Amino acid sequence: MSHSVEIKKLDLEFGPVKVLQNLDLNINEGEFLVLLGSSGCGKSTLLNCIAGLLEVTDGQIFIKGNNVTWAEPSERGIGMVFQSYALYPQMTVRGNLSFGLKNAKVPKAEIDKRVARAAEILQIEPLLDRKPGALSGGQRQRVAIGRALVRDVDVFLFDEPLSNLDAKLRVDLRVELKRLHNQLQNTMIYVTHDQVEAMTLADRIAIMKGGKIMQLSSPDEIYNKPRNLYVADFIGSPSMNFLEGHLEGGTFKVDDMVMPMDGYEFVEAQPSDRPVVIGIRPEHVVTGELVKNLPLQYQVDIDLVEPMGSDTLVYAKLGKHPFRIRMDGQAVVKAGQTLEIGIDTSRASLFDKATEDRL
Ligand SMILES: Nc1ncnc2c1ncn2[C@@H]1O[C@H](COP(=O)(O)OP(=O)(O)OP(=O)(O)O)[C@@H](O)[C@H]1O
Repeated sequence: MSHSVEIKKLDLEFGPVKVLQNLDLNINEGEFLVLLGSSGCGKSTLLNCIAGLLEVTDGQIFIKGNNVTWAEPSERGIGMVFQSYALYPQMTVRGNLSFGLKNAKVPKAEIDKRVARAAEILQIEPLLDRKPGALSGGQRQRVAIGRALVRDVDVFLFDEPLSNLDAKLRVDLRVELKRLHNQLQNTMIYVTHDQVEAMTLADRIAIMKGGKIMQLSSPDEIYNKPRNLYVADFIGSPSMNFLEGHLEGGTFKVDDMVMPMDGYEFVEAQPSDRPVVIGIRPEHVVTGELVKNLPLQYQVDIDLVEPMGSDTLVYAKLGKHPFRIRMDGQAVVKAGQTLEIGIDTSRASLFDKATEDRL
């Protein structure tokens, strides 16, 4: 598969602060790649380096095989969409969409054609003669996307484009963005700190921490096989339950509890005793009738119940350890009760306690 964007040994320093360190990343042609991480991890900095808005300290950036490390933003074949829309308030939507093309001396007939096509794709045709002040946030962001669309670029860069929108609009526009990508098949690089956006939009997610990529995988792989404790804790809401214990003779032991690890690849292949952390997602805890299908059952004491409609979150104690369980929305459980649970350990994750890497 050919690479659309290649980043090689990228360093970026702001004075003494190393924000990106020796970062390598290849983005495939037509891929939707999401850069995900908490505030300050360097994801916007990386996007700005690709866009040419920041000068890199060392390393190289290639777009479509061309070394663009020192190229102007306008020469890189990229279109960028920001959280803040960045529209010209005194111009109409049509004016905003055509401005860059006029500057680039594109013939008027061609501009009209591209504006009409972008407006049709984004369903903003009725808004073309309005000014941004007379648009909702979602409509403004569609115009901002349209401005990248008309430029007919190879790569779209998005920096938290949905963050200024209210919750419902965010979901609507997220679905539209996915549809847009399916239709256009352009390479898209998308920065967010929202794991739901990352999981739903991405072909692959790069999870960043401290200027480094902790894991670069499909959403499915990141969710089911997080490479280390950081990724495991970062993805999932509420996050995984972690219990520190020991792997002994193919079972996980914590306090006086034993969990057989049959079906867990690493344990079956090379069981070796060592201190470990087990991670169990709240949605992988088994309750109700199905508990009987598992070899061992455990009792938890329920502290608090959060009914969410579609499901119910139960905050409990397993022995002395806090333990979260996601149950059916119709589950009838109350604080103060005990609950019998089972744990399907083949779906759990084991991490080496010292290295924090997945086993
Ligand atoms: N112009 C600058 N000068 C000095 N340090 C900077 C500058 N811009 C960013 N930084 C620092 O670089 C680090 C990464 O910033 P960056 O904006 O890339 O993070 P981010 O992951 O996008 O976070 P956020 O979601 O908060 O924007 C931060 O520690 C930030 O303080």
